[in-house]
Amino acid sequence: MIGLCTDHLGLDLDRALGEWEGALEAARAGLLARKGVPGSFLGWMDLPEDTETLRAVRRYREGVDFAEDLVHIGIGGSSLGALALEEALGEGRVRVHPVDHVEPTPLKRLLDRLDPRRTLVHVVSKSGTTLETLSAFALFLDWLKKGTPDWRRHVVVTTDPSRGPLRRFAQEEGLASFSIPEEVGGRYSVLSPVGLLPLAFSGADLEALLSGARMANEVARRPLGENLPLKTALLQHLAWLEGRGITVFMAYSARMRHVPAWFVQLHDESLGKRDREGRRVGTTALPALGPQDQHAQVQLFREGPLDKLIVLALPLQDEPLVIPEGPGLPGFLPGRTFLDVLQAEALATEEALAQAGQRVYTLTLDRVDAYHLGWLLQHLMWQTAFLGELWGVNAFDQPGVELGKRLALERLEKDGRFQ
Ligand SMILES: O=P(O)(O)OC[C@H]1O[C@H](O)[C@H](O)[C@@H](O)[C@@H]1O
Repeated sequence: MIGLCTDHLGLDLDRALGEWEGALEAARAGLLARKGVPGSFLGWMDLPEDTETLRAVRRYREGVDFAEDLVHIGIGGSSLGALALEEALGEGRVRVHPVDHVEPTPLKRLLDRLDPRRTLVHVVSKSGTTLETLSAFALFLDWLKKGTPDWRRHVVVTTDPSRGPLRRFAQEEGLASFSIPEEVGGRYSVLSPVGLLPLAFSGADLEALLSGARMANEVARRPLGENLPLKTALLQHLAWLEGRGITVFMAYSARMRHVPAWFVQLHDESLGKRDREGRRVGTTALPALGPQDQHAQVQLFREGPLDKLIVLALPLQDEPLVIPEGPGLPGFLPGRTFLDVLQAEALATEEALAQAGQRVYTLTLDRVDAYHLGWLLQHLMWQTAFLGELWGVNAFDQPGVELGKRLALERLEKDGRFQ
């Protein structure tokens, strides 16, 4: 299960829940009242129930016998979730290579390294118009056409169900394709084929992933006292009210190393907005890793500004692995396990940061597996959606990213070079 540890939080959560019960219930009611309303972008709530799409993805996977490598071309919500789950859950049966950039050298190195006859290219774009994605796709398409007799078998498209240039291209060329449902926004799409398809090739337990996400859906509908996303949304909200403008997501798991980056997009792009009165709202999500950042950012967290809510994500169980007697090394904890070290460091960090005066709590996962990651990611989507209601913002659009795109295209239409 996913648990909440508030031993070092520094405030009485039960009392706060009582004080904020009305606002939290109103937030939940307001959100659910829009369920099913076109344009509400709440379709992410249904993805864990969509076993038909899961079956279609698996049928497609079973029909592809040539792939040793899968190039996943996409950016933002079309990449970050897939990358996070692939790092944590992928079994490497097919090597997955994310392309979420436009840097020439790594692109050329990847093209040189892969065999087009053994490569599947998964191009993902909800809009079908993203400059970085279409540029990289053109590059890999050209590579496939030159390197395989049947390039169409080596491309699979995930995009809007009916609209956009990528959907038209897939239809015109008769390509295999999947859909990001109309009512699912990019940063909420990880449990759609955006994430399911690469995971099907690398060998993750997709049923467990969706089962965990269904559990998050069930918890989100529970009464307040048992409602994890309403509780954590309240903790994020109270931190904002205290003037803590930074929310740190610190994963104590190497397999979860890309989950913080996925959370950063989810939180910042959903909540960094103008509210109904035009006020600028939002806290800044900061990615961190444990124990790595005990040797880096923790210095700032301990002695820098007390402007942070710090959330640790910690697995409770893992495979047994004992620290052996070191050959002549100073007393290196013989007999303790690596999990003992991981948990001691996480709990020590939580205590040290609380002593400094930061707000700190821990989300515990029984273990890092498909079920718990499905639960965690869906939980964080619920937390974000509830916060959008509390802060009076639309957590499902992203008008702020459009200007940069327009300016980039204007430059490229001129000469593009950095001046
Ligand atoms: O999936 P796409 O339409 O290619 O969009 C990819 C990303 O770029 C957009 O500009 C938004 O910032 C993101 O929310 C989105 O995930």
